[in-house]
Amino acid sequence: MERVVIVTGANSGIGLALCERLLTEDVQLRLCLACRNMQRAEAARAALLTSHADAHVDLLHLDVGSMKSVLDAAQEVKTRYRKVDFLYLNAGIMPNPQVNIGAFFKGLLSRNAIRMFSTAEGLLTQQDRLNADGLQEVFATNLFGHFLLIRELEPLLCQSSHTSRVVWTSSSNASHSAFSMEDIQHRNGTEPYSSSKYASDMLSVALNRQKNSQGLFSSVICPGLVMTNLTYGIVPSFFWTLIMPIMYLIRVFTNTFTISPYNGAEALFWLFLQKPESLDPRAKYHSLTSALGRNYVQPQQMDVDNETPEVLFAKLLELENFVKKNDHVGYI
Ligand SMILES: NC(=O)C1=CN([C@@H]2O[C@H](COP(=O)(O)OP(=O)(O)OC[C@H]3O[C@@H](n4cnc5c(N)ncnc54)[C@H](OP(=O)(O)O)[C@@H]3O)[C@@H](O)[C@H]2O)C=CC1
Ligand SMILES: CC(C)CCC[C@@H](C)[C@H]1CC[C@H]2C3=C(CC[C@]12C)[C@@]1(C)CCC(=O)[C@@H](C)[C@@H]1CC3
Repeated sequence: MERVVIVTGANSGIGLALCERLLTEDVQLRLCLACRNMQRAEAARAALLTSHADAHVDLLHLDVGSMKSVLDAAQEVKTRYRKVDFLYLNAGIMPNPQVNIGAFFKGLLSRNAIRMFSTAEGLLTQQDRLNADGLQEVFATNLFGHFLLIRELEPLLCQSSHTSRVVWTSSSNASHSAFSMEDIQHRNGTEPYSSSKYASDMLSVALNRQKNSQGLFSSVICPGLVMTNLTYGIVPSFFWTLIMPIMYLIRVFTNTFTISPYNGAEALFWLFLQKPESLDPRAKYHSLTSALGRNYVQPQQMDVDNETPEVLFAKLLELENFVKKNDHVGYI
């Protein structure tokens, strides 16, 4: 039976590179590109079909930042497919990023320089805003929309007859200190991206605890630093081009500079090939590229305790109920 794979944010960057790699591995897949912009989705589909003419590539309209769109898309998935084998939760945003140049140069001269290059800890802030549902946009896009999607697709993901997988594209920028259980949407801080990625790490741990027995397995990856629209939003592409030789030099010291979307998708692709029972539910799987350009995957334990993931899960369920009850915009 053909495997059904859904990828959110599949029209560019790491998501699109993953799709390309999945079709190279198994052209029999039913691959569904879940995107908010159908013109970009069509272009991505056309590009994939150029190299894989016989592939089955479906398009699904999904804006993960809009709760109505998530509910409609989930309904559509339920009418199209009888099961979902892989759900890649890859769509993500980092709006209005600001680099703290002072902290960058200070960090450069410190013993933590390598760590700074792989996590950007203390370097980046963003300006978030409310979306039409009244939720913080970064939280809604990077985390909550995906949570709601999983919940709506549970009948297809949690089937005793077979195992299903969800895979989160998280980040090494996920940080415990940026997240607060009293402010899960990060309304009051300046690091909504770090907060949302840390929340996705915790949610994955909670999902494994609650759903493994129903055949659903969740994993988390970090693609490393990859040149995509997201990073071109931090500093412009000409600047990245200018410092590219330095980037390759830094790769000698940290293998987290994967740079190309193909390399960045390594851990996502690797997980596709693994048996879920062999995976560590508390690990983040990192895409890494050596100085000589060899790609590999390494697990790292996540900075997540035993109790907090369950608390977050309960809060997300509460918010889900609230959103569904108040289906008017701007009420939350
Ligand atoms: N690049 C990097 O260095 C790193 C990236 N990541 C993560 O990787 C993931 C992919 O990002 P990347 O490939 O780098 O960047 P891109 O901007 O190229 O890709 C992001 C994708 O998400 C889509 N997207 C954004 N918002 C929504 C939404 N509301 N609904 C549906 N789709 C949406 C974008 O669609 P559209 O084209 O319409 O904007 C795009 O297809 C993100 O989760 C990001 O946080 C993690 C660590 C490092
Ligand atoms: C302008 C300065 C002279 C040079 C600044 C360099 C920074 C822009 C980069 C250094 C480490 C980078 C980094 C990321 C973004 C760009 C840097 C801050 C990420 C936060 C991108 C998204 C992720 O999720 C992380 C894994 C990246 C970590 C490293």
